[in-house]
Amino acid sequence: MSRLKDILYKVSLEAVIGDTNVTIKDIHFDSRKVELNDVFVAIRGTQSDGHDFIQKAVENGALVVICEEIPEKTINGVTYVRVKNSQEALAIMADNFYGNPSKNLKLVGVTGTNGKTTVASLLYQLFTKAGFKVGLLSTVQVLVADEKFPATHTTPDSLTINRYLKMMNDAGVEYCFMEVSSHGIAQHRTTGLVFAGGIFTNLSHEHLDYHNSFAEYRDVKKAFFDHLPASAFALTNVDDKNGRVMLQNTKAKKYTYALKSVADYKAQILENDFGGLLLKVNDQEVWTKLIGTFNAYNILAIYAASELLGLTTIESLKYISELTAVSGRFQYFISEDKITAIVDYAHTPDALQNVLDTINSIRTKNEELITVVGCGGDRDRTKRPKMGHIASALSTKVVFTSDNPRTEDPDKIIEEVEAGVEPQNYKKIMSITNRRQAIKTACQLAKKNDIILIAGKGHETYQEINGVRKDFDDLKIVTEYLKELKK
Ligand SMILES: CC(=O)N[C@H]1[C@@H](OP(=O)(O)OP(=O)(O)OC[C@H]2O[C@@H](n3ccc(=O)[nH]c3=O)[C@H](O)[C@@H]2O)O[C@H](CO)[C@@H](O)[C@@H]1O[C@H](C)C(=O)N[C@@H](C)C(=O)N[C@H](CCC(=O)O)C(=O)O
Ligand SMILES: Nc1ncnc2c1ncn2[C@@H]1O[C@H](COP(=O)(O)OP(=O)(O)OP(=O)(O)O)[C@@H](O)[C@H]1O
Ligand SMILES: N[C@H](CCC[C@H](N)C(=O)O)C(=O)O
Ligand SMILES: [Mg+2]
Repeated sequence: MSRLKDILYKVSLEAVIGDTNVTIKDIHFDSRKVELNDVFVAIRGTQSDGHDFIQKAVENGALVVICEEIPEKTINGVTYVRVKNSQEALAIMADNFYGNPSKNLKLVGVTGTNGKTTVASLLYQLFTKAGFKVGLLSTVQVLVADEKFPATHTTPDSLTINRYLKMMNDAGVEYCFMEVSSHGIAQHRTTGLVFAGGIFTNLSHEHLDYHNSFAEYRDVKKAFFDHLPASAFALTNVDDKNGRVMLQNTKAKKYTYALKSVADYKAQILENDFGGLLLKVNDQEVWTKLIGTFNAYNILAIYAASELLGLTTIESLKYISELTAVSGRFQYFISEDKITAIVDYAHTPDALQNVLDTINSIRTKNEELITVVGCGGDRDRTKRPKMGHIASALSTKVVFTSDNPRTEDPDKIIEEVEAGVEPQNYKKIMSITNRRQAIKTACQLAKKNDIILIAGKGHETYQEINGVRKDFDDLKIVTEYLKELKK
């Protein structure tokens, strides 16, 4: 139970009809969840307009309506509050409602196109090993110390974030690492949170269906750094040309990391193979079981962040050497037939290129690299031909297939992927719409010492077709077929 007046603290109010000195039970932005004495926040969304459901919310018992436009017909006894931006108001109210939980722990946000889950999850692992109680909000899962919850989004809505942070406060969590997606920033899901630090991994083509242009996508990411407080650190990868852009207007203390450019944390790769990575960071040698140049960046970010958060070098080095791969991120095994199967969440052109480059830099010429890949439906279409081009140029054979078709025709998606294949690579490709069959075919094609990469779905344990999610697990399926087809 809270007083409306208190949860409206710091929300800029444009107009109020009714009493703000009322006691409310809960806050919702979905009219279907509203119960007696709740607050309903009307949000203009991408599919519908929450303002159309104000009446429904009041019928369900809403005592308060927060909106950008007060309806012509108001109901006596209901308080209507007009704000400029409902999503922003929701985030500030959520923060107040749960007692400003981000202030009671050290919250670090990780943003960028690729590597957010990896960096946030590895920081969770590292600080847990160092003896702290830690929280994690990620694409794969939510962790409140060692209690696990399923993730619905990379960055959940502001009510959900603050609810988890409050649970973390109650569980005595000292550090929380969270992914900050561009949708999350644009929709004010992280507004009002007090961050102790922000990390930028990289920026490349993604979500250009949602953001109108690459510049807009970049500016949304930058807004996260613009809003960090002076007490926080802002740590960015300056080998990415947007790394410095992120730091332009931040009040936070600026730190940089890089493999190629001048930076506060500069690493050199000494060894890079299937055994792991040996790096030299400033004057320290850092060893990790993680594989590939892209993971050198992730490890460097983790090393720098752990130092900025107060761990000693000795502690960081010890725990980094113990970190294990995050589920569905370059997860691999070698079958009895000596075929290497890798499952990886590469679902952007840049990620796919990095993973294929890594495999090609490790494999020898007589081993084949067979890639199984597709693109998700109802998502940025312009990345499809790019991924088709990259997969066919950097693999010896490719089986194009479905990812999560969602509401699109899977064959049409595959055609758009194939459109990026250059004529000289036509002979390397085939298309099998059914992802299970595609994986089976790759297993049939593979010979001793070959490598199979199954890209795009990583940790996901479902395939979404026309709104229905059916069980589907790349790792499980490839494991089964490699056993069944044992030569
Ligand atoms: C495109 C997008 O980001 N949509 C998110 C957004 O929904 P929306 O505002 O567009 O919702 P809408 O359906 O138009 O409805 C508008 C409002 O009317 C309300 N409503 C609707 C019907 C009704 O009967 N009553 C009612 O009150 C809805 O609750 C909503 O408040 O706000 C919702 C609440 O926070 C999110 O769940 C929803 O995520 C959808 C499911 C989604 O697929 N999002 C993806 C694209 C996403 O957010 N991805 C990012 C990045 C992923 C990554 O790269 O890692 C992520 O952070 O996960
Ligand atoms: N630092 C990096 N630079 C480029 N590619 C990376 C990097 N780290 C991971 N990848 C690639 O991107 C894929 C996704 O990694 P990860 O899940 O950590 O990214 P993410 O930013 O959380 O993605 P999402 O936007 O879906 O949440 C990995 O499977 C790997 O192929
Ligand atoms: N967070 C990303 C994940 C994409 C994963 C891929 N498997 C797909 O379904 O397109 C998104 O929602 O766009
Ligand atoms: Mg993620």
